[in-house]
Amino acid sequence: MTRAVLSVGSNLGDRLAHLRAAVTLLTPVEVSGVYETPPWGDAAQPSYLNAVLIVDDVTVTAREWLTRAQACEAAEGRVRDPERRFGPRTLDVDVIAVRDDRGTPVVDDDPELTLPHPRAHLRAFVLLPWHAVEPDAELPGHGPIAALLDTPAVTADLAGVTPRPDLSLESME
Ligand SMILES: Nc1ncnc2c1ncn2[C@@H]1O[C@H](COP(=O)(O)OP(=O)(O)OP(=O)(O)O)[C@@H](O)[C@H]1O
Ligand SMILES: Nc1nc2c(c(=O)[nH]1)N=C(CO)CN2
Repeated sequence: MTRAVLSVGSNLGDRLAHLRAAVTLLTPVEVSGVYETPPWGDAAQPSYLNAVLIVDDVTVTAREWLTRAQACEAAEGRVRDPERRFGPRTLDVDVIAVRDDRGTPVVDDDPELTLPHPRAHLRAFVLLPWHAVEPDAELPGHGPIAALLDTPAVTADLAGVTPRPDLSLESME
């Protein structure tokens, strides 16, 4: 496997520090800007900071990207609340899409790692940052992300997704 699109989000504690920790641990080849986003799926929680990371490593399988994503969440003290599926968290790292070394999308309905991510096509907080770094990208099975940004479920949320140019995940060393 080579290239994966990862979504990072945080709405507890020092949100920017949690996202920066993910960048340090995952060493992405591309990093989007940071966006302030309203909570999706469970409204009674603080707003999130979200971004998208592109990671690229020929030695890493899709499953290993998930393991690395979950290691980042654990390192930042994420605690899962079984009562709140989409509840608040210090750090969320989701594997959105993976392509193998020939550019073929990985498609899998395994509940442990479903690819592409089953809710990515509905999430403005994923699609807008992704579009900023890869405007021609496609979400396997759903088509160009530019077109997904025009679908009713996503456009309804776009107005609330605000760029935060005052916050950056790049050039931290
Ligand atoms: N593409 C994926 N990326 C991340 N986790 C996934 C993926 N597909 C399946 N999972 C599984 O989903 C489980 C729950 O993950 P998590 O608690 O991070 O979900 P969530 O972030 O609350 O919600 P969502 O999956 O809608 O973003 C994980 O244990 C993981 O094995
Ligand atoms: N705005 C926003 N909302 C969410 C997020 C997130 O990263 N950003 N993550 C969730 C669980 O995956 C649930 N809801």
